Amino acid sequence: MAVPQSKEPASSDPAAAANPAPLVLASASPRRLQLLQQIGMTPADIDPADIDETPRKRELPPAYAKRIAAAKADAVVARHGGAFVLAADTVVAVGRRILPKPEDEAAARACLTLLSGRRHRVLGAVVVQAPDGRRADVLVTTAVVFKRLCEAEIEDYLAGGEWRGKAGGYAIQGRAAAFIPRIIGSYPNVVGLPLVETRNLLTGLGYRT
Ligand SMILES: Cc1cn([C@H]2C[C@H](O)[C@@H](COP(=O)(O)OP(=O)(O)OP(=O)(O)O)O2)c(=O)[nH]c1=O
Repeated sequence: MAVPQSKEPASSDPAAAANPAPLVLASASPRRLQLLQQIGMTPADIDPADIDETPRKRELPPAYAKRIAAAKADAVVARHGGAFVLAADTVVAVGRRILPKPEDEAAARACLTLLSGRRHRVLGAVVVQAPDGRRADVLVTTAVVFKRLCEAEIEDYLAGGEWRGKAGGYAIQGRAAAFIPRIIGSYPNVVGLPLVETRNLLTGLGYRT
């Protein structure tokens, strides 16, 4: 899927400026595209990875997040020689437990009931592969505090449908913001991409807009 570009290349190297290596976002998440656009790193192309995201038995959240982000990158790099490929995974974890992206209201209700009145972690794993095959990755953790939710608040939230497609069954960028008195760490990491670290990965590997 081609993405409209809003900026001309701004490299000081004339060769690179004429033909900078493009960025491919290996993600179907509209949030990740918006976050990259927000920092002026709009991808030239979007090519979501379709992989099995089932956690392994006893797999811990950090290892899981890193493994899935790497698998998403692996699935897409072969189709984009000469490009930077960026893949990511967002995991909601309570202790050693990995919360699902709920498939139905019952699963989302179970997530919200577990998150109610406690602190959890959102782990964002990001992988970038450069055109020359070099790879860099990062794992960023944000602590998120949920207020205690009453049954009516949970049912109301479920009826709004914002839980669909979201790790842990909520979206901090939507109505669930009213459930979260504070976070410790990166906000965009919770939404889908830690922006400071993502930009560092890309520029560190030589990506230029
Ligand atoms: C916790 C939380 C997650 N999310 C989203 C970010 C991710 O899109 C999603 C987690 O699932 P991911 O598997 O990380 O991403 P995805 O399935 O949406 O897209 P792809 O695998 O193609 O990259 O949950 C929010 O939008 N807000 C939140 O507050």
